[in-house]
Amino acid sequence: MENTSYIALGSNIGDRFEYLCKAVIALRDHTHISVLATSSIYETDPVGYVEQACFLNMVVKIATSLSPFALLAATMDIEKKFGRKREVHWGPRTLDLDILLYNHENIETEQLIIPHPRMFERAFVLIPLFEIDESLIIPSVQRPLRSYVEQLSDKGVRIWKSREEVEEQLLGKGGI
Ligand SMILES: Nc1ncnc2c1ncn2[C@@H]1O[C@H](COP(=O)(O)OP(=O)(O)OP(=O)(O)O)[C@@H](O)[C@H]1O
Ligand SMILES: Nc1nc2c(c(=O)[nH]1)N=C(CO)CN2
Repeated sequence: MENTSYIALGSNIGDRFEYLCKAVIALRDHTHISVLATSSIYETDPVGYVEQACFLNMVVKIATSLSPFALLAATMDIEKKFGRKREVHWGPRTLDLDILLYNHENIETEQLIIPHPRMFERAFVLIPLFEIDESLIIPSVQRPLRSYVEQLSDKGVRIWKSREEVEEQLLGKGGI
């Protein structure tokens, strides 16, 4: 599992916590993925299309032997498996998985863009990412993640479940 990647997860329909748990467990149980760390779970005000319920958001750090495109296929399978519906652009969803970073690669294809092009303006992504890795350098611009986070407002991003509880429940660190 020679590659490192960060994946952002979000849900704002139904049992949001259960969707996130199922997705992290599916990543954890994938033969070619191991989950190295999780952030806290945050409850976040909707961004973009605002006439929708609050999201639960989190970020996970993984090691993987999958290529970026195979990883995208795996994340899309997980979204599909848990009944994701996409009706409104940036609208409500049971489960959304976005690949934020993959090693230091810059990828720009129709199917896949890495770093994820909208991550830099999204506090609901950058705050949990920073929690996992405070010294991360964004490869495309060689700029520290810290400098993006310092410019952000954390308004609308509230801790909903602590990192310790999440790791205990989902990675079995002292838990199940
Ligand atoms: N880094 C990436 N991670 C996940 N999907 C990506 C990425 N780059 C491009 N895509 C493409 O985006 C499509 C998914 O778009 P989707 O409808 O989920 O967007 P969204 O979640 O509504 O909005 P956003 O991408 O702003 O979070 C996928 O089909 C995939 O091919
Ligand atoms: N708070 C929040 N807002 C969003 C989110 C999300 O995950 N959290 N996802 C979106 C499209 O991917 C659009 N808006």
